[in-house]
Amino acid sequence: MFERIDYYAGDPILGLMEKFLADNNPNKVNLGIGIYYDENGVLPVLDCVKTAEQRIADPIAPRPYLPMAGLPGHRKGCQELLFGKDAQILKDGLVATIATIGGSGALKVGAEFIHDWFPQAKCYVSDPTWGNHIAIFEGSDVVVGKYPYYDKANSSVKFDEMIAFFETLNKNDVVLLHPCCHNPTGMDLTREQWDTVLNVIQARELIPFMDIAYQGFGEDMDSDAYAIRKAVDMGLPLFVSNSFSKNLSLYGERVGGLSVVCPTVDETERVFGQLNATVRRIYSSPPSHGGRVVDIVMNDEALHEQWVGEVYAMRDRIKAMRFKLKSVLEAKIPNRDFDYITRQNGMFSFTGLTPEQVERLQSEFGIYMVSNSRMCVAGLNTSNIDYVANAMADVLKD
Ligand SMILES: Cc1[nH+]cc(COP(=O)(O)O)c(/C=N/[C@@H](CC(=O)O)C(=O)O)c1O
Repeated sequence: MFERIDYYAGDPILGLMEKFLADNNPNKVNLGIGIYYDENGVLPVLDCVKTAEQRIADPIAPRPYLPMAGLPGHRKGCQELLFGKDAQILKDGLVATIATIGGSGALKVGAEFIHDWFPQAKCYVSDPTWGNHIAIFEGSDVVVGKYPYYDKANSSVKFDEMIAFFETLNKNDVVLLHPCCHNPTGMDLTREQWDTVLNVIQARELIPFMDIAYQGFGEDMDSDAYAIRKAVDMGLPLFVSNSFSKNLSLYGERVGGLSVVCPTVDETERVFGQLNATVRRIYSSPPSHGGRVVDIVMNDEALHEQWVGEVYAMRDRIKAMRFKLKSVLEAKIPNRDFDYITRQNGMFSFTGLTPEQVERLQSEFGIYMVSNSRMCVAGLNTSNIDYVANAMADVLKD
C-alpha cells in the first residue's frame, strides 16, 4: 500500500538537533538550529514570560477555540511591533493581521494565499536563504526561484546583481526578503540599499514578502523593522511574516503572525477574510497558550518594556561572542580575514567552512553547524568559545 512512499531524508537543521542530542561527546556544542542559549548554555524562560505564565495559571481558565485569526491582543502586538505603535496604517485599518503557528505557519498561510489569488506569481528567495522558505512555498505549489544575494568570496552582498535580477521580474512576482538578521548569512542590507531595493520593487510592481524572525537581535526593534516601515511609507502592498520563537524564547509554543498591508479598507477586509478561510482549511485556529503569553507581554506596558530589555540582553551577548570568536581566531590564524564574524548581524554567522571542514568539526570535536557552514552564534558562551575557536583553527589550517 505505502511501499511507493519515499523515505524522508530529514531536515538539514532539525535533523542536526537529533544528532546533537544523541552525541555522547562531553564537549559537544550545538551551533546548528537557530535557538538562543544563555551564557550557561540553557534555553532561557524570559522573566516577562514567567509573569505572563503566572497570570495565565491563576486563575486557570478554560481553553476554548480561538478565532481563526487568533487573539485580538496577539494580532495587535504583532502590528505595533512591526509597524510602530502609532503607525497611521493601523489607525486607518489598512493591515490584515492573523496570529499564526509560528513564523512557519505565517509563511505557509502566505504561500497558500499567493497561490490562490496570484496564481501566475513566482516567489524569489535569496541565494542562500532559510531552506524551509523554499519547501513551504513549493509545498503550496508556488514556483520558487532564487535571486543573487551572498558573495562567498568576499563575505558580502551581491547587491548590484540582486538589483539587476529584480529588474527582470514580472508584475506581481513575490520577492521574499529578510528585513534583518539574514538567515543563514547574517549579512544585512544598509538603509540606502533597502531604499534602492524598494524603489525597484515599486517600479516593477513586485510583491515584497518580508520574513522577520529575529526582530531585536540586529540593532533594535525599530531599526530592525526599517525595511518594513519604509515599504509602508512608500505605499507598497506588503506581506510580513513574524515569529516570536526567538525574541520571546517561545519556540515550542508556536507563536507568530502574518500581516498584509493593503491600499484600502475594503481590500483589507477582503484579504483578512481570505486569510481566515486559509487558516480554517489548514489548521482551523492557532494555539491559545502561546497566544495569551504574546497578548499579555505585548500589551502590558511594563512587561513590554521588560521584554525589550531582555531581547537586547540576548542581542548583546551574541554580539560579545562574535567579537570574542573573531579575536581568538585572529590570534590563531593571523593571516586569515575573520572580519565577517562581526560584520554579520543577528543569530547566525556564515563561516565559509567547507562541508568537509563542517563534518570534521562534528565528527572529531562534537561541534554542530549546519552543513552550509552556518553557525548559530547564540550557542557560544565563555565556557565553550575557546574550544570552538581552537577546533575551527584546526580544521581551517589543514
Ligand atoms: C528566517 C526564518 N523564518 C521563519 C522561521 C520559523 O520560525 P518559527 O516561528 O519557529 O516557525 C525561522 C526559523 N529558523 C530556525 C529554526 C528552524 O529551522 O525551524 C533556524 O533557521 O534554525 C527562520 O530562521
